[in-house]
Amino acid sequence: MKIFYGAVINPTSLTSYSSSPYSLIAIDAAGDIDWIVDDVEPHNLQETLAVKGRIDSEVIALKDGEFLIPGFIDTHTHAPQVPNKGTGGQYQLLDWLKYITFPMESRFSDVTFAKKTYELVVRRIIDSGTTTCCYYGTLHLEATKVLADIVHSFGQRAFVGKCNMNRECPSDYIELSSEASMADTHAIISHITSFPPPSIHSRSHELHEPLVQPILTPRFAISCTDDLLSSLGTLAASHPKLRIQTHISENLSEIEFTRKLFPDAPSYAGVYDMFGLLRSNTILAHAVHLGEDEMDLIKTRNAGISHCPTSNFNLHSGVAPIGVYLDKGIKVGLGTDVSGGFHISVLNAIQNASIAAKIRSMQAGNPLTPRPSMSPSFADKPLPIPTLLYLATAGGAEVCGLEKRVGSFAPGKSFDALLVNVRPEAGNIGLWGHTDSPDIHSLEEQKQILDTWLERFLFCGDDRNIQSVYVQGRLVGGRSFHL
Ligand SMILES: Nc1nc2[nH]cnc2c(=O)[nH]1
Ligand SMILES: [Zn+2]
Repeated sequence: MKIFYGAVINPTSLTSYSSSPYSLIAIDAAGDIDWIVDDVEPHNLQETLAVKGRIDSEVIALKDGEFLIPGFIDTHTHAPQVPNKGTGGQYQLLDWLKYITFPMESRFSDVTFAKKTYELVVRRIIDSGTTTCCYYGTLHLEATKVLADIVHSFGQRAFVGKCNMNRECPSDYIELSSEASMADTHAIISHITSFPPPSIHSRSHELHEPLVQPILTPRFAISCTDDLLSSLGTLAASHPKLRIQTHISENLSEIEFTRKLFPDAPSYAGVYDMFGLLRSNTILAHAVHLGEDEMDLIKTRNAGISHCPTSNFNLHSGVAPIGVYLDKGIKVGLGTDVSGGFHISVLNAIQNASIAAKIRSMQAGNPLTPRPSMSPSFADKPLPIPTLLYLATAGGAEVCGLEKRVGSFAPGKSFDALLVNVRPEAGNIGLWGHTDSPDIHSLEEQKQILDTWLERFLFCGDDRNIQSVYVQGRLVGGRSFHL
């Protein structure tokens, strides 16, 4: 049993989080949260431990300026595009794929290059605080096996997909037939599902899924023939728990081309629906330019949207109406979408999600006033801090179908967490902010200081502030991992 004692911030809904400067969180041997008690002031600590029968347990006491939050969930990124990040911003999507992205991805036919690259990529992503990640690989079976092996050995929670792409791609970076694409899809699923299960099971065993799982990855409708999409739909139907990830309505030229390639489909979302690929565990990246009918279809199918604001700015795609989706009750998480996005950290996605919402608010002519709590509407309004935190954690968990396991702290859920450090010695000055002795603050005042630390961390924090990264109770990254 591992017990943390200190400040904890926990998303509770799209509009709220709970915070306590003095929480006790107990983690069992399987890495699940056993119990939580909030607001245990120091003079009550021993008594509370005694009530829990843990008087002799070792307690990991957080310092002032350290706090726990649930780990970040990146619902959409491309591991093989990380070497390209920060380049190519002069193009829009279709040219960017042709001139920047496909040439880099084709290099992953070289398994040695893939291994060297993916080790660096996955390490950086974990150390940036991403405890769950939805990875696109390339179309290569062997390189994608290597990616999954590395993620598994580093202890991250992830979905790893081999791209399906058998048309509208360069001749040296394309799958030669729908059959070949499906054969490699079956092979990557077998490879990933044969990873050994965790050795220790807890009482929530029936909820435990393997940390690393396969995910169907039709790159986007343009790059898949009807035949291939149809075969993927058949495969999906026989594996209801298998997640599906793809891109949707990112760019106007892309949408126009998609409509031309699928004249019988009622819409872009309708293409995926036609082939049985739009369901409650489908992750749709971007969704910048959806029609009202598509939003309703996505809501009806209970599919989730990965909001990738950095990429949407960088590739000149547009500003997604995330507030409208939230008002409709569509599940939304955040995605970095490297290298359409130029930053691997979910913190950067949070920052740009905030800016994107403010742009929509300004364009709609809305004033910057706090939202009345009785009428929670998000459309074309700035996203409050609790909402941004929720999208990066619990919202991402919903999009991935992992809401019973991760995204917030609760007994029975996995301890996937970040220990954030805003103390001056973290080296990112300006986050700490208060100079008074903490002893003179009331509980309420300390909660307000925590609010400030969280906001500063979300907007100005970086790897220097990510002290420890835990997945399923295990230390897997962060600064303390490398000491
Ligand atoms: N942003 C982005 N959109 C895509 N659509 C199809 N492939 C891609 C990709 O690699 N990145
Ligand atoms: Zn993408």
